[in-house]
This record gives sequence, structure tokens and C-alpha cells, in this order.
Amino acid sequence: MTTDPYQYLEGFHNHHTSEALPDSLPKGQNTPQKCPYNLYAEQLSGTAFTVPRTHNQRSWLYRIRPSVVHEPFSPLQAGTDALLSNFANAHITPNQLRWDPFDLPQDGEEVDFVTGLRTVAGAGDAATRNGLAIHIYHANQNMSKRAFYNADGDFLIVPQHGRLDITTEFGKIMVHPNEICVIQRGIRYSVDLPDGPVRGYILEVFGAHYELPDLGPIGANGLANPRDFVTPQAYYEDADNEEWQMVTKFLGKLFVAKQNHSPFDVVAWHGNYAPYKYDLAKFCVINSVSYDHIDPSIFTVLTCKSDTVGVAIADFVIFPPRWAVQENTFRPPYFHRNCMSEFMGLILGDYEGKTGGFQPGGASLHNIMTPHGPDAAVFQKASTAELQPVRVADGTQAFMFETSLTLSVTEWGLVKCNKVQPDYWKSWRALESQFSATQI
Ligand SMILES: O=C(O)Cc1cc(O)ccc1O
Ligand SMILES: [Fe+2]
Repeated sequence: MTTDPYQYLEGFHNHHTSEALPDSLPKGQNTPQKCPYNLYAEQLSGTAFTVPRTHNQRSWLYRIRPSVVHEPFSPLQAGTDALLSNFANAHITPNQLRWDPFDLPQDGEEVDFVTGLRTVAGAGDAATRNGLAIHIYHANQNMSKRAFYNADGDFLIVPQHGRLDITTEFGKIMVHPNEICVIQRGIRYSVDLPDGPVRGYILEVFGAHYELPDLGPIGANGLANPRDFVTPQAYYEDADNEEWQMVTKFLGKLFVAKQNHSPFDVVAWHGNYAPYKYDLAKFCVINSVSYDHIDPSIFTVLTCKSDTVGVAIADFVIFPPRWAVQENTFRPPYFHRNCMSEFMGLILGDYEGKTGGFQPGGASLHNIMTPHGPDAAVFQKASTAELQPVRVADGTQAFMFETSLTLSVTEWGLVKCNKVQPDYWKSWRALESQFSATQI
């Protein structure tokens, strides 16, 4: 067993093997009549058994007790109905939306990573495995002896404030702001808060898993490199007669069951369905070195593909620190209308497209075909700036959840969170005609 539990296996979607005790993985087969150390063998399937090999994902877990050893589930009264997994009846608006930073837990509020989840927007339905949800989390309590799994889809977690110390069935992961973490459907985990209160964003996909984007003519390297994705190593707790709660998000509702032992009792595992994290500072940025503003797809970290080639259910895109060197170019984001919806958040610093109002911990949404672009002040400055090579966005990290689906906004997101900026539309009001029929 490794002494430091925060040691990682490198590589994206590799077929890993990991043992917390020597020879705890069965040799040459998955289900021997008796497993080493009298462990139970359990398969966790992340794709249908019959999915082609290129996309098939599953892991084998060798554990002290099988996961099925728990009492029946009943609804968890979490004091909030702010989770959603079907967006048929949520609010719709074609307006540009922007949110002030979402609250950290307020005085007197006690929330953990699960009870502090709030759905802001989404599309589709987890029951038919089509669509996505965007959540904000805020928490000030360790989950301690409460574990969680999401039956609805995969979580891509984007911490904005405070580290997350995540114990999973596969091992331990420490995630900092400016790192992201993916925990797939069904995987059990518990989140503690080593720095105190936390806040962040989550992109949940209902139908498929995250992949690295294809690189096309970029070649075999660049953007997020596969070796920089890391997966925890096997780690187990052998605790009897402890009271544990297992919470699940099942079609957007929380249920809880008791069990008398730690769910983190996996001594060894192997497979390619396992959680991972990635440090956004490792992103190899590629961009124009001649002229023009390149589309933000060039900054895609991970994508969840739809069945239509080239069209994503959801892309996770970042706007990382980099050099801007383009000549004769309006360098900030252009004005545009998109057949995709763009939900943006800010982890640190400022965003190059806006002069104020878009703050760390806040968000914006420009839905399908909703026009947007640089605000008037950014436009003015960038249209006249001297075009030296400049560092863009040092000390900053904005990101975008981009989806081909039309996003609806929840009651919490539009009303109850009380963070929507009514004057956002005014960012563009000062963009007056500069037209002259006489060419100059
Ligand atoms: O709207 C935004 O700020 C995101 C964005 C950035 C960019 O560089 C080009 C297009 C785009 O949608
Ligand atoms: Fe945009």
C-alpha cells in the first residue's frame, strides 16, 4: 500500500491496474472462484456491455463487501428542491443573462457538497439519456461518513473557491481551483473541505462520456495532452460497524440509504472507467500566429459528443493565459450569434471580453442565437490598441460550457439565487454607429 494516498496513475482513459495490497488483483481473469484476500469481485459498467471496443468503459473492483450491502433507499430531505434533471418545464429566455458571484454558504447555513448542489440551467432529460445540466455547488461541511453517487450522468467539476478532498472508490483525489475533476455515473465518493467553504461549477452530461477532442490538422499533440490526466490509486478503509449514509441523485431527486461499513473498501481495481483530474495550467494553447481571431473550439479541453459528427452535447472550453500576436486583428472575442448555447464562468481574474460585471464565481449565458460579444469599452480599446505581442489573461481563467442544445434556466437560477444582473443588456448600449459612407 502506498503511504501517500494522493498518488496518481497517468493517462486519459487508460486501462489501469491498481493494488493497495500486494497481489490483490486476480491474475489472468476477472471472476475467479475465490478472489485474493477473499475480496468480492464487482463490475462497474460505464457503457452498455455491447458498445464497440473503442468506447467501451468498465472497471472491476475487488472489495471487502459488494456495494449491494445496504439498507433500502428513502427520499433525502435536503431542505431544497433545487436539483433538476428534466428541463421540460424550466424557464426559457432568449435574453443575455449574467449572474453576480453565487453565494458561499451564508451564516447559519450548513451544506455539504451534495446538499449544496443547485441546478442553474440545462436541457433534455436524464431519463432518456439526452442532455445536460449545469449546477453550482457551495458547501461548508465535510461529507464525513456520507457518500454519494450520481445515477443520472457524469459530473465535470470545476472548483472556483477552495480545494476538494475527494475520497472515491478508486482512491483519493485532491482538486484545486484551476484543476478540474470528472466523476462518472455511479462512482461513489465523499467530499471533504480542507480549506473551509467551497464554491464551483458542474457540467453534468446524461448520455455519453467526456472525451479528448480530435486534433485534426493540429496533429498528434497539443491542447490537453492525455498524459496530464491523472487517476487515483487504490485506497481502502476496513471499518466495521460504522454508520454510513449512501446518497444518490436519481432522476434529479436525492435518496439516502444506511450501511454499516465504509463504501471505500476497494482494495484493488482494474479497468478504464475511473475518475480523473486535470490541471488547466497544463493546457498547451494553440492559436493564430498571423491574423484573425480563431474560434474558441481551439481551446476545447474535453468534449461529450452527440451522435452528429462534430456536434457536441457539451464542450468544456477554457480561456487560458497565452500570448496574443495577431496582426491587423481585433483580438478580443468577436460579435457573434451561435447555433450553440454558451454558459460561461470565471475561476480567477478577468475575462478579456468584458470590462466589469463578470466576476470570479459568477456566470453568463448566451443561449442559442442570442447575440453577444465584447462590451462597448472592450470594443473601443481593442479597436485602437497598438498591436504588440501581449500576454492575454495572465492570472486568469475563464471557461465555457458550450452545448448544441437550447438551455432552459431553473427557478433557482433565474429567481431564487437572486444573482441575475438586470442591467447586463446595457453592456452593449453604447455601441453606436461609427459608419461613414465615405471610405477613410
Ligand atoms: O462569447 C464568448 O465570450 C465566448 C467566445 C470567445 C471567443 O473568443 C470567440 C467566440 C466566443 O463565443
Ligand atoms: Fe460567445
